[in-house]
Amino acid sequence: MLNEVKSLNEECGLFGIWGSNVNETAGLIHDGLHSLQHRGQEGAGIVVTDDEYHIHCHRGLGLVSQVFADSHVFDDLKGNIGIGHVRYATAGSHGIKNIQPFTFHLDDFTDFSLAHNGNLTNADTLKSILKAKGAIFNSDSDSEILGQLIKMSKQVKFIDRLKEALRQIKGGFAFILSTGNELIAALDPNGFRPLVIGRRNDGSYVVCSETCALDQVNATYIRDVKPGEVVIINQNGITNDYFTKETHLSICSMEYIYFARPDSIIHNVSVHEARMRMGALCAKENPIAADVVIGVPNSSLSAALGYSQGSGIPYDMGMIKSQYVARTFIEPTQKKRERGVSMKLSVVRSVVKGKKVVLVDDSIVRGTTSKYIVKLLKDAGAKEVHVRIASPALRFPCFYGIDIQTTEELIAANHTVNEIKDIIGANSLGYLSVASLVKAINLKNDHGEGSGLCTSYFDGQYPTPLYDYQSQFDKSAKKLGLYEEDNYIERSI
Ligand SMILES: O=P(O)(O)OC[C@H]1O[C@H](OP(=O)(O)OP(=O)(O)O)[C@H](O)[C@@H]1O
Ligand SMILES: NC(=O)CC[C@H](N)C(=O)O
Ligand SMILES: [Mg+2]
Repeated sequence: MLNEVKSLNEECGLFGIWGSNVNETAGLIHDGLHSLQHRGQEGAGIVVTDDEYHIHCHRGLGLVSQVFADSHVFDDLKGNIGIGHVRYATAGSHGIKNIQPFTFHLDDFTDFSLAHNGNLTNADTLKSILKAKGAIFNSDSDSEILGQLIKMSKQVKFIDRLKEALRQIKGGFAFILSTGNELIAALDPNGFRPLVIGRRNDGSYVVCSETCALDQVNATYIRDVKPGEVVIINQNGITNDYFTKETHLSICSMEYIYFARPDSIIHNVSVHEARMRMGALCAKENPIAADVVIGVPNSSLSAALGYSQGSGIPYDMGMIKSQYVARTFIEPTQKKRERGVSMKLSVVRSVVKGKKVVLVDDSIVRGTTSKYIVKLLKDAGAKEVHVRIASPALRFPCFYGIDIQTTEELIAANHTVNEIKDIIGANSLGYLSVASLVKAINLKNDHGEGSGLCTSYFDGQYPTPLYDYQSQFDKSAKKLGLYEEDNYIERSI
C-alpha cells in the first residue's frame, strides 16, 4: 500500500458529473478528485459513459496525479456523464481489484457504474446470501454488494432495483451511480457521510463528497443530499425519491473534527469555523496560563487559532509540516509510525524556546504524534508543554466508514487522561467535552431529533445496530469495560 503515515485513516471521495462537454468530463472529474485527495490515497478511478451508452474506464493504485499521470488516458475517456472515486480501504484488500468505480452489465440495454464512500455493516451476511444465489464477485470490498443486489433484483425499472437494494444494505453509505443517461446519488438513512449537489454555468450537474470539489470545478452549491434520499439527474433536471422514510441524521462528527477540508461546508456549517469554535470552547473548558498557542499542522490549525482567540494567548507558527513527506511503503509498526511523524513535523525553535506552550491537536489516536511533539518542543527549549485536544477522547471504533484502529489500539480506551498525560510527557492534558463538541459544530438538524451528529467514537452511542460487527465489538467493549460507569474518562487533568 502506498500511503502517507496517518494515524487516522481517511475515508473515500466521490465526484460525479452529468451533462458536461464530451471532451471536458473526465478532466473535470480528475480536478474534482484532486481536491478530494485528502479523503483517500490508495487508489483512484474515473468511469465515463458516452452517448451510445458505452462505458470507458481508467483505474489505478496511488494518488490521482500518479494514476492519471499519462495524459493519453483521457483520450479514451469521452462522454457526457461520469463518476470518479479516491479510495482508502475500510473493507477488503488494498489491491487494484477493489479500486472504484465498479462497472456492471445488467442486460442488453443497461450497463451501470457505482462508487461508494462508507462501510457496510452487514456485508458478510449479504455476501454469503448473494454467493449462495450464484453471484460472482470481482472484488472483495463491501461496495460491490450494491451492484450485485441491483443485478439480482426482480424489479423492472432501474430505480426500483436500486431502491430495493438500498433497503437491504446497512451501515454508512454515500453512493453515486451512472447509467447510460443518468447520474444518481443515494445516502444511507443516517447520512453518516457528506454528499452535496451543485451546478456549473454550462448547465452540468455535479454530485460530490465535499463542497471544496464543487469550488474546484466552478460549480455552485445547490444543497446537501438528505438521509434516505435518492437523487436522480437526467434530461429532466433533478428529481428525488426516498428508499426509506425512517431516517435520522447522524453525520460523522469526525468529518468536522479532522477529515473534511477546512474550506468545505457540510450541512451549512463551515468546517474551519466549527474547528475554531472547538478550539475556543476547549480553551474555556481547559484554561491554562501560557505564553503561546501552537497547532499541529495541518488538521489542527483552525482549532489552535480558536484556542488562541478563546484564551487570549497569542497564536504563533511553532511547527512546520514538510510539503514533501516521503510516500513510502508503510508497515504497520510503531517504529515506522514514529519515523513517519519525525520526517513530517519540525519545530520553529524561536517560537517556543523558554516559553510555556499550549499545543493544540484535533485528536489523539495512539498517542504517537503527541508524544513525539512534546519531546520535540521540550528539546527545543519549551519550559512547559500543555496539550489541548479540540475533541473528546477517542475510545470507540467506527463502523461507518473511517478506518479507526480497533479499540485495543486507542490510547484513551486503555488509559485515563492522567495516564495519557504521563505517557506523552505533557505538563497537562485537556480534552473537549462531547457537549461542547456538539455546541461547536452547531448543526441545525432538520432531519429528526437529536444533535444530528454521530459521536459514537467518544460516547459509544452507535445510532444503528452493528450487525456483522456487533458480537466482536461487544467482546472487546466488555474486555475493556468501556461502558462501565466508573470507567468513563474524566475530561482533563
Ligand atoms: O495519536 P496518533 O496515533 O499519533 O494520531 C493522532 C494524529 O493523527 C492525525 O493526524 P495525521 O498524522 O493523520 O495527519 P494530518 O493532521 O497531517 O492530516 C491527527 O490530526 C493527530 O495529529
Ligand atoms: N473509505 C471508504 O469509504 C471505503 C469504501 C469501501 N468500504 C472500500 O473499502 O472500498
Ligand atoms: Mg494531525
